[in-house]
Amino acid sequence: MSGTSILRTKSDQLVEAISAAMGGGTKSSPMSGEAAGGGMETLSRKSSRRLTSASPGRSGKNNTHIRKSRSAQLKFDLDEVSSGAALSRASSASLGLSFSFTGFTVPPDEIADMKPFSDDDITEDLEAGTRKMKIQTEPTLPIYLKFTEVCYKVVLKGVTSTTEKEILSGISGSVDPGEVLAMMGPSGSGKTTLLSLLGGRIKEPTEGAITYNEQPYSKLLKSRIGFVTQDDILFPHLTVRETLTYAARLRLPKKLTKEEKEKRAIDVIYELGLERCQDTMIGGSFVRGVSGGERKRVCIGNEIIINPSLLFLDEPTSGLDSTTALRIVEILHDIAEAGKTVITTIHQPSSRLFHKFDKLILLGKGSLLYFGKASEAMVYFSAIGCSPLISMNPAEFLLDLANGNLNDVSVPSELEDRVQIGNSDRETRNGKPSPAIVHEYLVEAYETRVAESEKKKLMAPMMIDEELKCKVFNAKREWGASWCEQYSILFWRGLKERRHDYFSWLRITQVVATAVILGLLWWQSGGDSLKQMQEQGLGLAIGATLMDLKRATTLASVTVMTFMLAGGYFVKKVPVFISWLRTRKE
Ligand SMILES: Nc1ncnc2c1ncn2[C@@H]1O[C@H](COP(=O)(O)OP(=O)(O)OP(=O)(O)O)[C@@H](O)[C@H]1O
Repeated sequence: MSGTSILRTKSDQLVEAISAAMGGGTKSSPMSGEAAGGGMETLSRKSSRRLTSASPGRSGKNNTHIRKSRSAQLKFDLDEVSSGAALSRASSASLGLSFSFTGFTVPPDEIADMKPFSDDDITEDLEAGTRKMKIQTEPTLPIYLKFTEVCYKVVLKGVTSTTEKEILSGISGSVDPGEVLAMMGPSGSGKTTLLSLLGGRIKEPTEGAITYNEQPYSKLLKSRIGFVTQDDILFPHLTVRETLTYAARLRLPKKLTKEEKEKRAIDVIYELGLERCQDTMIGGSFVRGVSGGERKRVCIGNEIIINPSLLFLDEPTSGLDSTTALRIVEILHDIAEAGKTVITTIHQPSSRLFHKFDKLILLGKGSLLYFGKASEAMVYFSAIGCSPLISMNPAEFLLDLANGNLNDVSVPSELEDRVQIGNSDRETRNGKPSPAIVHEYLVEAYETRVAESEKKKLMAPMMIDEELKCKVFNAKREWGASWCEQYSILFWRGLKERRHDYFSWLRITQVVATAVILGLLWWQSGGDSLKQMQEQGLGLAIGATLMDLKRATTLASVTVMTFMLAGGYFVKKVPVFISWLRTRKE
């Protein structure tokens, strides 16, 4: 039995079954057109969409858990294949038919195709949450993202010399509206750099081109891009609802009223299934708040609130358990279904999660090892002689390959020959090809077998209408609040964030107690004699120390104390100085 067949999961077999039904084969070039694997992905997503839209009406209960069996899914998918209803999400998006995320307004011609959903089909719990609300958003401009031969270098300045470091070399690929592209690779392989380049966060690639509807990046695109960074920046003391409301008030167009913006924030809360924790604080190092998954969803909400055409996410699932990670990826799919182009980096997805991506980029040391349909990645690697020898999560297998690790993986005959001829330390490690050699082989294999044909495809002009191309730059999107409004929103947000600090009982008690003590120190104290004035100066010093009691040990406190004591001394000396001046005058 070959490695590939050992590895094959049930869903893989389904992909192939449907491929056969469609007359396509997974053995075709991984980069070729709309192959069956991709079809399966599209279809299964459509099924889930149906389930989502069917569930509220079906039960009408609050905690409706959406469950579905693989068999039910297959039933739907095969029905769709035979009825030819598998419209690509991208095309529907480009027609502006997708108006919602999970809600997704079903095009009229698909309504007839919908079948009642039977409870017998429910076997697998896919969601523990209650995403049920359909929200309507304005249709977004579909953006086709293409990047060819992208290289990125940085200059490292040393004390005596400057060197160039190549971070990315010759990366090409594309992603359409309605698709989710995942970037995988070992740590340091250049995923974040590529994501930042595509998202316009790094000015320009050193070489190569990145186009959005065949146009280069411009500032006007900023308002159409959402970017969820790896390290989320949220205010720990704001609640989920406050966070999203402030984001809506700051970022949504001026023409919307305050109420409309607030409604949009609430819609996003329901859309992302955050309703149960909407009044919970975000939390941080010292404050307990929402869970990791909820936190990630708030970050996504912060970006989708502006209804972006392109959504970039840097490792949205890191640190989450596989079920929560799956839920996040499902949300990304829902977002893509609404006509958005979604690009995400991912570290170590579970196999269920891996099969959810439409396209995949595998990077190794800044080079492209694979770009194409995620469902065809295994077929490609087995074609170049790398197949897992034991049952393995495809993502784990691909990461092992990208790291140059061939443990439990068949060694391609070409590589074996090379090692036997060379047999130097550089080429072997424990009798196996060394990681450097494996990396070289994979880069070469991609370049010789796929890169050229793929590049040709990317170079060919896209069949998108001129209006869509121009819209990227002509139709300027209105930015959020005016300068004054921004100031006021940020002021109130800052106040809310620090309210626990300002109005804590400790702080209030401290201030009141200090005021009382200071009052007592000066109570009935006159300023007639030198002694009384000295006492006042000393009182001032003690008062200042008390005021700064919380940080009594800090340098600031010591400085304040010193100044106050010096002040006391000065107060004591002033009358002496004045009398000295008088005597001089006389
Ligand atoms: N401005 C820079 N100057 C120097 N080196 C850089 C710079 N930016 C990135 N690098 C290097 O480029 C490589 C790729 O970095 P990048 O953050 O893109 O990797 P990554 O695949 O996202 O890693 P991780 O998965 O750990 O986040 C790393 O070795 C990093 O140190």
